[in-house]
Order: sequence, then C-alpha cells, then structure tokens
Amino acid sequence: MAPNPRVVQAFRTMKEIGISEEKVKPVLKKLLKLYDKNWELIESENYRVLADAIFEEEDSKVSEPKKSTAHDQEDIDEEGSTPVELVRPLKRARLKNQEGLATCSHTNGSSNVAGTLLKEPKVEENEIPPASLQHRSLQSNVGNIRTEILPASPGPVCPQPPSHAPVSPHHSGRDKGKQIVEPRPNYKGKEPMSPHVASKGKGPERASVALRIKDPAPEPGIIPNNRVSATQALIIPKEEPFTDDMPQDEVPLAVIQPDSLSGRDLPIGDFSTEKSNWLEPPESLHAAEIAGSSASASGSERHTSCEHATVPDEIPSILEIASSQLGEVTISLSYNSALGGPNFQLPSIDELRGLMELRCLQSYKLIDPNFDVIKILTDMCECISELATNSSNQSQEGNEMPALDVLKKSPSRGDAEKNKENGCCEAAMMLNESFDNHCSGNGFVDNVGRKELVVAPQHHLTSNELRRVLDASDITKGEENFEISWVNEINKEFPTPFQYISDNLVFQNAHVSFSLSRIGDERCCPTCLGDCLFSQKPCVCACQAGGKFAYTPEGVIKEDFLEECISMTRDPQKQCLLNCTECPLERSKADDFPEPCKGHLQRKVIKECWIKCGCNKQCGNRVVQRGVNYKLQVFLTPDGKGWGLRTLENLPKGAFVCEFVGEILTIPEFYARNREKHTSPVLLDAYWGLKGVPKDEEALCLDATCYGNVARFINHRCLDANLIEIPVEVETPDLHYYHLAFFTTREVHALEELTWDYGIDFDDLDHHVKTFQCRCGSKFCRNMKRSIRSKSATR
Ligand SMILES: C[S@@+](CC[C@H](N)C(=O)[O-])C[C@H]1O[C@@H](n2cnc3c(N)ncnc32)[C@H](O)[C@@H]1O
Repeated sequence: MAPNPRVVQAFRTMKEIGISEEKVKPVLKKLLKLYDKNWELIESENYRVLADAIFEEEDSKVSEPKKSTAHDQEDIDEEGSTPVELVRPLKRARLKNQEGLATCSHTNGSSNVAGTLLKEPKVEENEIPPASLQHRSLQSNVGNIRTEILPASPGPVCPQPPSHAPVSPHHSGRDKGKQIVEPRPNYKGKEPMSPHVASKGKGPERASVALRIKDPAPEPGIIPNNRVSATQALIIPKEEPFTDDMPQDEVPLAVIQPDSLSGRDLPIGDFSTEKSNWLEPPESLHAAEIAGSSASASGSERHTSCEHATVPDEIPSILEIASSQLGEVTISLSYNSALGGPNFQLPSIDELRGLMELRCLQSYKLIDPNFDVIKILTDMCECISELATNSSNQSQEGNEMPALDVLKKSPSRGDAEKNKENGCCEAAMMLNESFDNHCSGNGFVDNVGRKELVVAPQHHLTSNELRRVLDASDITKGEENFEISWVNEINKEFPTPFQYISDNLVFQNAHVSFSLSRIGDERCCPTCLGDCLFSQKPCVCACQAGGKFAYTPEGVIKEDFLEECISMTRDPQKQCLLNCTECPLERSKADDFPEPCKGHLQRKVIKECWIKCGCNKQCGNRVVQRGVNYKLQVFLTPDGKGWGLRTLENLPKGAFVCEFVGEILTIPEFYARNREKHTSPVLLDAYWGLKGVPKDEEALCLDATCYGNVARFINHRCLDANLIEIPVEVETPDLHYYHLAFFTTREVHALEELTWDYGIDFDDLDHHVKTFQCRCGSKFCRNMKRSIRSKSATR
C-alpha cells in the first residue's frame, strides 16, 4: 500500500528539525487516534502539536526511568514456569513474524532454543501518548500511569436492526432431522423466574478505549516486534502498574469522604437501620427526574421530590436513600469536600471500596473475604425496589415490576428518551457520577461532592412485547429440534432480545452463493446409497476429508480427528498459521499504519454429504446440518459472565452441540456496523492466507448480535474449554464460507456450562477491541496471569 502522503510529510517535517522517524511514528499514531485522524490539528503551525508531544515524551522518559525490573523477573519466572503456554494466534500473534505466507510452527525451523511459547513481547513504543494530550482524557489515574477515554455511553448491545433483511443462503434450510431425533416439545427445563427486571445488557462486547501511558523503552528481555522471527518465544510480560481489573459489569461505587480515609467512620454501615424512616413518595416520579433533581437541585428540594432516609448530618458525609412506589431508588452519598483542604484529591473508587470492605470485615465480622460491597448496595437497591413495587398500584400491565436500571452520568429526561429509542432492551447497572458542587443548605455545606446510585425503571419494551421476543420455555421460538429454555436462578433479569435463526443469513454483500452446478461430481457422492459410513470404501465426500469420515456411527467425531483438531488449536507446536499478504481485517480498518496480518489458524475441515449426494438424510456423514441434538439451556451464570449456555444431559466426547449462527457479513460491513462499539467478529478465516488475497466480498465473518442462535450465549474459557469450533463444509465448495460447528472436547456432564476459547489475547492492550475481565476460572486463564502480575506490580 502506498504510504499516506500526510504521514510522509509529517516524517519529513520532523526530520528537518532533527527528529527521527522511529520517534515520530508512535507519537503520531497516538495523536491520530486521539484526534480522531484530524490531520489539520496535527499539521497546524507546522506540526507543532506533534513536535511538542515528541519532546514531552522524551522528557517523560528522562524523568520517569523504568521502575524496578523485579516484577519483570517475577513475571518471567511465573510465566516461564508454564511449560508451554497454549495460546491461539490471530490476536495473540500480532507481533509474530509476518514474513512468509504460511508459517507452521511445527515445521518452522526458527523456533527459539528453549522451545517454549512465543508470547509476543509487546513493543511499548507506540503506547505513549504525549503528556500534552492527557487533558483530553476523561479519567486519569494517579501518577499518569494510565489514562482512559470512555465513550459517553457504552452503547447498546445490539446494533440497530440492519436496513436490509438478511437472506438465507441455504436452499433447503436445515433438515431438522426429526426422523432421528425425537423432539421433546414439552421439555421446559428448570422453571425460570419471572422476568421482572431488565437485563444488565451483557451482550457481546462492551466498549471502552484505553490509552496506557507506559515506559516507552522496550523492557529488558523483550524482543521488539519486528525482530521476532519465530512462531514461538518466551513469554515476557510487561509491567502493568494498573489494569482494568474492575469487571465491566460491576457498579463502581464512588463515595468520597476525606475523613474516611483517615479513619473516620463512613455511614455505609447505617444503611440497614434507615429503612423505618422511609415515607411514601409521589407515584408519578420518573427515574430521570429523580436523577435530574438530585443532580441539580438543593438537598432540601430533593427531600420533597422523593422520600428518603438521611444519616444525621453531624457526620461529615451524608447518606440518603430514596425510593418511590414505582421501584425507583436513589442512594446518594455526599461529602463535604471543603474538609479535605486544598490539596485533597479524590481517592479512587477502588481505594474506597477496599477500605469499605476492610471495615465491613472488621466491624461486622463477615467471614467471607470475597464479599462485595457493591453487590450489597445493588442487592439493597433491588430489595427496596421490590418492596416499593409490591405495595404500588397493581394496574401495571401484567403486574410486573419495572426493570431496574442505574442511570449514568447525570441522566436527564433526554437520556432516558434516547435509551428508549435505542429499542434494545439493555438495562445496564451503572453509577450516576453526578458531582454537584453547588448544593447548599439543609445540612450541606457549600462545597458538596455527590455521587449517586440511581435505580430507575426501563420501559424499552412492554412486558407483552418482551414475552413475545423471549419465550422462557423456548428461546428458539421453534427453530430448533429441541426447545431451549432460559432460566435465571440469580436475579430477575432476562436475556437481551434478539431474533432467533437456525441458519446463517447473508446480510448484504457477502458472496455466498449455493448452486448445484457448483458442486461437481468430484465433490459429492451421487452414487452412494443409504448411509455412507457403512459403504465398503470411503465415498467421494470421505475422500475429500483425507479418505476417512470424521464421524463415528454413533454420530460423534472420531477420537483421532478430534484430538488433532484440539492440538492444532491449543498446542503451539502444532499450530499452523496462515498469514495473508494483505489481511482483510487490517485492510478494513483503513488505518494510516495498517498492521501486518496477525495470522490465521489453519484448521482441519469436516466435509459432510449433502443434497447432491446419493445417501439418505440419516447418513452418518450429515451431523451439523441436522441441527441441535441435545437438551441445552440458557442460564444466568453465577460468576458474573452474564448469560451462558449449559447442557441438561451428559454429552459424550466429540458430540456436536450447535453451530455458531448469525448474519454473514463482509469484514468492511462488520466494521461499518460496529464502528463505535469495538466488537470482535467471529471470523470465517480458516483459509485466509492460503489462496491469494481474499476479496472484500469473500472475507467473511458472523455477527449474532441481532440475528443469531443459541451459540451467542456461549461464554469464553481460556484454553481448556469443553467445546471446540471446527469448520464444516456442507453446501458449497467455496472455501470462504463454511459452517462453524461446536463439538465437545471431552465428556461433559449435565448442568455443566458449555464454553469455547474465543482466542482473546488479554495482553493485547493495543488492540482496538477492549476485552472483558475474564472470569473463566480456568487454571490456564490468560487474563488471570495479567491480574496477578498487575497486583504484584502495584504492591
Ligand atoms: C458471546 S457473548 C456470551 C454471552 C453473554 N455472556 C451474554 O450474557 O449474552 C460474549 C460476552 O460474554 C461475556 N463473557 C464471555 N465469557 C466471559 C468470561 N470468561 N468472563 C467474563 N465475561 C465473559 C463478555 O461480556 C463477552 O463480551
């Protein structure tokens, strides 16, 4: 690709003042990100901003020499002791050698001496935003260690419904296989709790862009990106002084009270004693009004607008709890910031939370060290809301409680309206961080900081509408062989609505065309009869898969085939990475500095018989096309991963569970759709890099956000997930389209959660996709290692 002339000019101008290209590049990159590619700003005054930023970065290098390398060593020890860290490429492989088209680690003679895994040492150089840019960030941690820019709103989980209805590429749709699978129409699974409360909206990815300010120098022992020439390397973790360890779905509590930090009592413990003070609030009060009034009006006004309980004002911070009959709850914690003196700095939320939890452990003799203050507060909100609602008018449709939502950022009526317009039923629990320094009177002194937790109803969809979209007894709305129920044994949330489909649908531009004429006789078995698995010699379809069928007569994947698939995915020694000369992913980002291809895993593919074959529908070489064959259930996970999928019966090893079904998008379509949301596509990339450069309409991915099947609920587990995805060719010999099918990697017991390894690189802080805080619980968790490192680094 021809270099961007503006980039060239920037380099040239900097060179004229003696700054080398290496120094310019990372800073320019960061500036472009920060200024949203507004070149005019960067170019103005003969690139003054750029020059300043580079100089400031240089200064910071001098004034902040790299801290102790002890942690690095610790980390090296920690990860070095892992014999072979098993990681998946694509995102993880971003810094691997990009030379050559295909790089098979097991055949590549350039493995490093130790034979241990190459985990890409991250080159830190381009992570340093110039100090002069820091004022643009919305949140900055102490010591300039980390600066975060969070989007104004996290955005809905679902994109707006596509303007073009997706069309099915399947000629005959899925053979539901009812001949062989007795459907159990009345199976309900565990009776779900009534869907009172809107989901927290744990949808696919939540977005947030993090810029990290770090020591620019490559850390000792780290081999810079462009010099890594093997597909394996030592894992040399970076220093990570602060991480985004706070899970995204937790409610950050912000209670700022200077004296509390020096040992004074916080009034938090008084929550439970305040209940008897509650009075009846006006019924018509809307949540946004509560929030709005609390953010702008005086304390006394607030007292009249909704009923509340207040902790006596001799304590320098004040707690108020207000609830309305509609289930709206406001918890307000105010402090007198004047007490802190001129140098008082707001403690971080984590600091405060830690202090509170310590206090609770000591004062209230709580024995579970893992208890969570935020959870207690959230529970309290829900309890209050429930009590209030129970006593409220019963005339609401279906007598259902309104959904709970905790509004964020000084919610106004306008915000609430916008939420409604979104159409998605996401009800995120968030904190209203409205700071109001103008409150006075009624026990407040002039300078009052205030943060509030506001619980408000969501009215995106009526309960009838919701019932229609999400039938608790069958989330598939009859689309699968089995009913798939959903249950919530934790709280009253219900899943985000989506359109259930059992076959992939083309959104618009994807080139997926099935025609019988495309399937030549050499790609099907027209002369077969009955069940191909029992034919004397392997049929044509079997020959295409190496002369052997992938399935056993029992309908599971053969042990050796499965084991090979597993090791090709998990074992870096067996991984074969295909690198595109021009990667469709990078091409679509239209970046000024397109990154080289990060590599795509080559996989074993299953070829199933199909309509043009002579065998019958019960042929043992037709498994995925027959659809879901086991009893599954969507459930709210107890460990904070949101909704998940579990099996209700024991599954044998190698069993087909379900396919990942969604809209088939081209990569540009995916990015256009998710420009603001930073979600990761599920790529159909098994052949990328193998045959030339895929055209835009051939480089495809799946998006199950709006149209999808039950696979959209499968959560991630690092490395030892009980599902593996295997490409399955059914209707078309075109390599760019196939079915992505999930098979069990081992026996799975009834009620076990089903998981797959998304292949996320939790260390890839540079990636535009903000990953979630992994709670997979695996001993191989890649995110946990990072957390451990981070904690030790901050000690
Ligand atoms: C494909 S969705 C899975 C279903 C999702 N849990 C839900 O409630 O709809 C992926 C999202 O689930 C959550 N998730 C999946 N695996 C997770 C894990 N191991 N730890 C924490 N969150 C996880 C993340 O929010 C992620 O973006």
